[in-house]
Amino acid sequence: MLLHISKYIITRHLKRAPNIYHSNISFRRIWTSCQRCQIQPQMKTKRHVSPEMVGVVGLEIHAQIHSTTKLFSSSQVKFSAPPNSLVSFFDASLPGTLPVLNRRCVEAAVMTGLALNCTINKKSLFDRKHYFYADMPAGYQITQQRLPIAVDGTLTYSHLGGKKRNQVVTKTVRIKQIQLEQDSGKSLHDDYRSQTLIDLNRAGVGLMEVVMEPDMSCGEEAASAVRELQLILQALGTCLGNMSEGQLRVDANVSVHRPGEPLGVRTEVKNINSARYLARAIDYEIQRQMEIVQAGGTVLNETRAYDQKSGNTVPMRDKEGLQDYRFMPEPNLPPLLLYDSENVPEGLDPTQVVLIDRLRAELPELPGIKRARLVETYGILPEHSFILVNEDGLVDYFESVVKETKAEPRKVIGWVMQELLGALNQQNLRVSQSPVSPSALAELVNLLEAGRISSSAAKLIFQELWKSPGKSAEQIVVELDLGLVNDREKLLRICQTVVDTHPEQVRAIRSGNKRVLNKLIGEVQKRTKGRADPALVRSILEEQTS
Ligand SMILES: Nc1ncnc2c1ncn2[C@@H]1O[C@H](COP(=O)(O)OP(=O)(O)OP(=O)(O)O)[C@@H](O)[C@H]1O
Ligand SMILES: [Mg+2]
Ligand SMILES: [Mg+2]
Repeated sequence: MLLHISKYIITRHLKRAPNIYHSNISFRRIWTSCQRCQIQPQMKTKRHVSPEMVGVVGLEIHAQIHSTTKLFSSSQVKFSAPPNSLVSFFDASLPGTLPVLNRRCVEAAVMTGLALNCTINKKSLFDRKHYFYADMPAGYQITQQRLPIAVDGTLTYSHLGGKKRNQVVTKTVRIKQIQLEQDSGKSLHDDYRSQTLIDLNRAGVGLMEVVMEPDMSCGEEAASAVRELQLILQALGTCLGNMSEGQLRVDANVSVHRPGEPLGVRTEVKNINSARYLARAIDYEIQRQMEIVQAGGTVLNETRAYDQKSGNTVPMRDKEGLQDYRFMPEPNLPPLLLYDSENVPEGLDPTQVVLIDRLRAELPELPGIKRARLVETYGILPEHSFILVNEDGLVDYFESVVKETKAEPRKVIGWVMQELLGALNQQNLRVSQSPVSPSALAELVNLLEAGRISSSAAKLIFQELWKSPGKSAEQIVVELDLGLVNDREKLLRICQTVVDTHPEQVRAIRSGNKRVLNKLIGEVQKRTKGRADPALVRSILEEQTS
């Protein structure tokens, strides 16, 4: 049932913190200014700070549950639908309406909890958390404060470290809990007319709030943990994880202290919508707090926002004074009970309950397991397995090429990492948009493997395939006459010319400097546009210079 509300509900003079979900920035890889996590991140102006202090970071991540309907109503969930077109009486908090729990949201939270090694609470409770915002018409949010659906988990994540930043460093952050809760609506501020417009389409959409323990110490670690969580959620299908569309929003709690001393006062940087900004906001905040403590000041327990333009965090509102959520049990929802197949109480229809063991059995291959499998099965480097899993569709692409070729997977990975990813990144394309299909690349690798083309010709053919996707590698070899020259007579003649025109090099080779032979091989390749059979050329030149 939809409410016919005017396009927007308008609230005058209601000011909230700036909504910062609207950036289009999505990320593919995470790069931050922080080189080593234990080193203080650099700000634009370098000032002296105490070397012993460290940053402490704990994240709260709101993941929108991928479901066709909302957490407690049957309104549709859709990004960018016309304002207030997906609003039921319950979502608009009309008196007398009651919540009906969406089974899909419960299953998604259980799957996410299992994937994050959590204990699933067989009984969890819903609570009301009160605060006054124009985009939350009930005046409270239904959440799980006392007894959340999942607790005590871990997330293992990795990032590249070491001097050359090519070593995989693996860390673990503890998950305190995962709670089910409602999303709020959206307030859109029109400063010109001094109006706030309310869109309730998002009001009541199911969220999983993943609360992490303060186990991280810098922006890069936090960004890597979020990226890993994003991959896990996407693999599970419990959240689409698109940060620029607000499907994954991160609050970063940051403090500083000297190791061994109690944790410092935290600030909370709210609603960060990209991993890159998250890393920058945290590094900025750590530096800011260190400077305050260093100067003898105290850090205020406040909520801050990240300003993308300046790269700074700015105060939003004072947390201590203003927030009293007046939590109370949600009277309209009974405890949420979950079961394992063997202990469904008699008289209860097993199809009407959520079974934890069933969901556990259905979990897909998670990113960590996938990476280990790729390294084990194909003998590729761990860092390559990270890149494969990070790029959507790249594992499937790689495995399809491997299946269709006789070449070693290690050779295939070279093509995927260098040629394919290089070309995709240059044109900012996704794997699914690659003009070169896995079978086209496999055919090319097979020609190289069979010794029918040289490696430099193969690179040229790849570029041609990229430009004309309809063509096959074979076709390009014929059209551009790129086949390997292994006509002995022809190569004998070319080699002889090269030997005759390079007397000095020939003398060097004859006096024992065998490496100079490579120079002559290069000369032959120049004259054959890189098409000469390298093994044959080498043996002819060896004979001619002996
Ligand atoms: N001293 C600290 N420094 C950094 N992070 C901290 C510190 N103390 C707690 N945290 C982190 O702060 C977060 C607290 O989240 P939690 O949801 O429990 O409370 P909250 O922030 O008060 O509530 P809300 O959900 O309303 O934001 C956790 O992620 C935790 O790891
Ligand atoms: Mg929280
Ligand atoms: Mg918080």
